[in-house]
Amino acid sequence: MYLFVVNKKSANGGGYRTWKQIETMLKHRRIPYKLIYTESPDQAQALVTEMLSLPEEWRAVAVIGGDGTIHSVLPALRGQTIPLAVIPAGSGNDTARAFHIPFKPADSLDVMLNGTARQIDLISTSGDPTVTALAIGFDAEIAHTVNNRWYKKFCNMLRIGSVAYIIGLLELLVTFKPAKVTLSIDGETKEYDDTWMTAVSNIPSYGGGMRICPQAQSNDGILDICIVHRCTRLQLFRMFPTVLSGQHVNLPFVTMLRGRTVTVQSERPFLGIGDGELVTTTPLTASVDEGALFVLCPKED
Ligand SMILES: Nc1ncnc2c1ncn2[C@@H]1O[C@H](COP(=O)(O)OP(=O)(O)OP(=O)(O)O)[C@@H](O)[C@H]1O
Repeated sequence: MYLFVVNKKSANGGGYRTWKQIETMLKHRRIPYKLIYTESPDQAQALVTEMLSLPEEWRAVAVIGGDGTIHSVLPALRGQTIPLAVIPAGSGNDTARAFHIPFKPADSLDVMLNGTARQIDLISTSGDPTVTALAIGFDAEIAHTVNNRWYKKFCNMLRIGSVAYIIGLLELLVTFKPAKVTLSIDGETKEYDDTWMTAVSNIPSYGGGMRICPQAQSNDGILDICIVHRCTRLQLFRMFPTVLSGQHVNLPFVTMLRGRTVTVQSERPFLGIGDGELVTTTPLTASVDEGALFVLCPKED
């Protein structure tokens, strides 16, 4: 039996349209499934936990939505052998990108049915699991601001979702103030003046393909950290296109670090966003939760 979790709202209604295509295929192929439409992350967590406690042989929990919807089921799947299947229907879809899950519904359904379950790490922040990356500071403020702005819906409607982030970036470039950040990584403490952002990653990309920690691997028991500090607003603006290819790691104001546990403190509170969702504010501690999740991936991977 497969459990489908559908967020109709993801990608401006894209979640619902994807589900309708998947539903037809499931019926045609007589694949047994149960369906839950979820309205909020809390409801999703509670319903999935309840469903998985039923005496049923669950083959996978399939999420139809984006990274935020996946985030909402992680507490229920963490430490379980029931794998996560991803049918991408978000605007960013970095989880699908990391595990080479195709974006076409028929192909991602095929991965759910015939793929291999791979064991991967999660990032744990005060017990809250994240699968992609934790954005702290400037990048987190962009995500949070854009999520609450009218122009996000408008841009999504026109299928130019990334334009909303460019507007958000410009807005925050004017208003955001960098601050001193103290990082403690596996017990070693370092200070960074004028820090704009600290990204703690489990996979290479976040924000819809921004390769913030290009070396990150989800099964190495290590978190990859990218710190952007002591640069001008213009340098920061010019850095963003280079993040798409991961070339920013060579810039003098970008520091890359690795570790299993990182504590982030900042002069003033910075937002911490995991999988695009508001998780916490600084001070925070993020640690690797090794092998905590199984994900269905294409066989050849
Ligand atoms: N299980 C859920 N059911 C309903 N709404 C949810 C659920 N999980 C998260 N949400 C809310 O729906 C919003 C959109 O979901 P999601 O993040 O999956 O799609 P997206 O923003 O289009 O894609 P992406 O995160 O890949 O950019 C989230 O920001 C969150 O507020």
